Amino acid sequence: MISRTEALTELLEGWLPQQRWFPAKGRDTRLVPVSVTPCDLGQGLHGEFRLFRLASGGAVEPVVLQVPLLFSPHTGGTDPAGPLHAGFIGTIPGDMAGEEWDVFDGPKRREFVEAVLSLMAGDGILRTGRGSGVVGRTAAGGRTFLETLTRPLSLESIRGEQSNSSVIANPGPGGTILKFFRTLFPGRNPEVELGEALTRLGTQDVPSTVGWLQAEWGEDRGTVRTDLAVTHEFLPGGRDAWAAAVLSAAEGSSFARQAHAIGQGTARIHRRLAEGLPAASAGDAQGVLDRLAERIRESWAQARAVVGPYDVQIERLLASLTTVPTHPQRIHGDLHLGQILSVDSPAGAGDRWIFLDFEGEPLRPAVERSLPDLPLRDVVGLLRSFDYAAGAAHRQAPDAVVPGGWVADCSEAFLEGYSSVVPGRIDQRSPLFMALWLDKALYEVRYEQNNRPEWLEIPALAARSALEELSGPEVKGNP
Ligand SMILES: Nc1ncnc2c1ncn2[C@@H]1O[C@H](COP(=O)(O)OP(=O)(O)O)[C@@H](O)[C@H]1O
Ligand SMILES: O=P(O)(O)O[C@H]1O[C@H](CO)[C@@H](O[C@H]2O[C@H](CO)[C@@H](O)[C@H](O)[C@H]2O)[C@H](O)[C@H]1O
Repeated sequence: MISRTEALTELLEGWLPQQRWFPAKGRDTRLVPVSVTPCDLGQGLHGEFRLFRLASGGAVEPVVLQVPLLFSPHTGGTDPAGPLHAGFIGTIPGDMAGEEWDVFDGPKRREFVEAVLSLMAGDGILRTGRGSGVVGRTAAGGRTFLETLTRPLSLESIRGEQSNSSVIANPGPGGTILKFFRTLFPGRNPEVELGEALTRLGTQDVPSTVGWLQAEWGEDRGTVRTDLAVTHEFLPGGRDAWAAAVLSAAEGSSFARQAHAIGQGTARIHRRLAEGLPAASAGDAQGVLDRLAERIRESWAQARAVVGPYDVQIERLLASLTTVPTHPQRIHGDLHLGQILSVDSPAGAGDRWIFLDFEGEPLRPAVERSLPDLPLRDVVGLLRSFDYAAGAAHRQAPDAVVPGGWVADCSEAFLEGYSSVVPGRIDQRSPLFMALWLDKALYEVRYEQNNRPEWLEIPALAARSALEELSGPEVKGNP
């Protein structure tokens, strides 16, 4: 007879590859346990925060997967796909003869979510005695917020393609949205670190961070700590800026007013992050430039076959990147229209634009996502997104005639909005701007190659146009 642990591992090895967020789709991987932190959920239910590494071909990979689980004594007979069984994974034998447990995905179960939020609210600690454990924390004002949540919670899962597992507890005003990070890396998750800082600084451009959960476990090189989950205030009725922009492009209506407000919000966030987090050093600035050049080379090796023979232009652009940029700071890092919602402002004063998901680009190495970078990278991210929205409008509605100046109008309005908060001219012909633009477009080519090949032509076309512009005698403009 196989043990409970063996049965669970076998069950999860079948279930995990079917999950959207599983990072090793299509590869033959095995689970290697990292730590298990149990959690009593009351009413005969048992919770576990399980962390695993993936091994393939004999090698253990650095990334750690979070698999929060709820165990309930097997009752049998009812339909596991029914609403009472949300998140059902399977049934395994217990350690005692005749005992059986139903296993569930923790983020889908009310009792598990309640336990996580209580851990956060009480700055709670769960320890295993083997140097691993889970610790709850609250941000400014978070404890009161969590204590006033109406219980029992009512849960609603987030629909759509997500790279993490988010669940809304009490959808509506006063509710919270809890995100479990699925792939973990040592150190702070930028989403938690930056969200906590922005909340402390009182910015209205992001939902307040309420609390978070950290894990720690022992390794040969010492104790590793990382963030497991974060909860934010839930802002109901959010309208996706990406969907609104694509619709506006397809209808031929102006999106300039919205782009202006998004520019102002972007600039306010940059100003807060510059004020509220440690300043970067001169070494950081050189590092930013080095990493930018390195990334363009790396992406080019993969994107060249799709974009075209522009090696000379790439080398020319890299050679022109000589001026070390001033003032690197923490930024969003993966800013695009899909990360922005508009919600009604409390005083009925029109739209309030909120910026989400400060985790950085999923294809970027985790250590790089927490380094200072250039605010101009976020600016470029949004300018690329207006271009993407026009491309998507053509794709979604082949008869749509997107007005010729639509992208330029959005870009101009966005830059005006940005500079009304952070004064200064952004020179779109400078080598630095062009390098960041190309870096983003090449990143997008790689992203679409991996995820949505049918969208590939949108960034490929943008990269080609930028490289064509570089075919002239020299790259002009100021850095
Ligand atoms: N605080 C919030 N209030 C309302 N909706 C939110 C909030 N945070 C996230 N969402 C919704 O959840 C979606 C996924 O959130 P996101 O942080 O981007 O998750 P992921 O990291 O999994 O991509 C968003 O696109 C948005 O629709
Ligand atoms: O939202 P994520 O952090 O997962 O970002 C990744 O996926 C995005 C696609 O969902 C991708 O964004 C690209 O497509 C968007 C439209 O779907 C568009 O708004 C962006 O401008 C474009 O870059 C993003 O690059 C990637 O990191």
